[in-house]
Amino acid sequence: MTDSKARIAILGASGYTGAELVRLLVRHPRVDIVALTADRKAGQSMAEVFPQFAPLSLPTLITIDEVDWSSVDLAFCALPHGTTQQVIKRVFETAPHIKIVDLSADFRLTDAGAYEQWYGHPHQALELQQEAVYGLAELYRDDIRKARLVANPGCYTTTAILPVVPLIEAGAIEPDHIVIDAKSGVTGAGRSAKESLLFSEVADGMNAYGVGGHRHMAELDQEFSKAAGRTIVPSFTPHLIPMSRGIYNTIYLKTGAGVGAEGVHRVLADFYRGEAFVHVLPLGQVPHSRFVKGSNMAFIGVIKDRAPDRVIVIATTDNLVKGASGQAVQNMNLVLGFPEATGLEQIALFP
Ligand SMILES: NC(=O)C1=CN([C@@H]2O[C@H](COP(=O)(O)OP(=O)(O)OC[C@H]3O[C@@H](n4cnc5c(N)ncnc54)[C@H](OP(=O)(O)O)[C@@H]3O)[C@@H](O)[C@H]2O)C=CC1
Ligand SMILES: CC(=O)N[C@@H](CCC(=O)OP(=O)(O)O)C(=O)O
Repeated sequence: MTDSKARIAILGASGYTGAELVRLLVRHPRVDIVALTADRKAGQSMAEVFPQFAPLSLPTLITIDEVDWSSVDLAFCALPHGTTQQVIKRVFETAPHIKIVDLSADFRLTDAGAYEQWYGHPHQALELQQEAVYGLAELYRDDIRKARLVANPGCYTTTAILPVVPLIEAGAIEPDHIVIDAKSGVTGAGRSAKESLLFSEVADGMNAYGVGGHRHMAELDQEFSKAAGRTIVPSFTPHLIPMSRGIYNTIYLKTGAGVGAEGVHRVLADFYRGEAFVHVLPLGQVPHSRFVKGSNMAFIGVIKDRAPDRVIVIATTDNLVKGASGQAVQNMNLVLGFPEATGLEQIALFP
């Protein structure tokens, strides 16, 4: 990219991750937002949909068909999965020069059969599925730099892959004994009204869902198996809890012989030394979801279990930032050749 600013479109700007992209990008020094799209809310101003943006001058929400692609360098796609693959296929046909960072699940799985199994229909853009690069910068930075289509990982999976993959690769844990007890805030489900997301049903209670079969398992299987060089099938149970933002994964692991919590901590501290967005706490320290709320950070704690061959690793992110839009901006920075942390320096909102 030259000194001129990159021109950015956000597809799905009237949703939660779209709004979070706007929040981050309006203060990014190297980009201009030139197009914002919506579906039901097309025609409205951003201030009508999200009054917090009223002081800013932003483009009006339009439909995807109304976007002038000749004036766009990079598009973020913050649309529902299933819809996204058709939209991106069409965009590339119209405007092959565009780079895309996709926040949906549509291009994360490299195996067409796995996609069909977990999402219930054949993929509509198989060539693009093969081309897409999995957008976890801490693991795939060099590939992301060269990509035209980046598949941003899911929020639960980001918060599980960051702590677990380096441990599998180092041989520090037994990969057949991975148990992920995951909690999500309500914004993880998007802004569309659903009965199960009413205050009266979410506040003052909690529930597990997708038990034994949540679609993010496919992403975990893919990345853990790749790290281990053989098929790995972790246990993963997500829970919806009464907070607005945040993923909180408590992960139970069995360590390799003689490794222990100290060894696990050493592997993670070494792996993430120098990384801007992953912080490994001192051994024994427990993270709080508020340590990351509003920031692009993942915090990881390593805690001894009572048995010497077991360890508890706790990882937390903000689902809308490192779990979605912040990570997407991190990927945009790599794709466009900007310093990776540009526009992502916010510290968490605490308390
Ligand atoms: N929320 C989260 O924490 C995370 C979400 N993701 C993924 O990111 C994507 C966006 O999620 P999120 O922001 O939460 O979702 P929301 O439901 O909040 O927003 C969806 C957006 O897509 C638009 N839209 C819906 N259907 C269509 C359609 N058929 N054609 C064009 N536009 C459409 C909506 O427009 P309108 O408002 O006008 O209807 C809205 O702008 C999803 O794929 C989600 O799975 C990934 C990681 C974390
Ligand atoms: C609380 C809640 O409902 N969360 C969503 C996950 C959100 C997400 O990460 O969706 P992607 O697959 O697009 O990444 C769910 O469990 O389906």
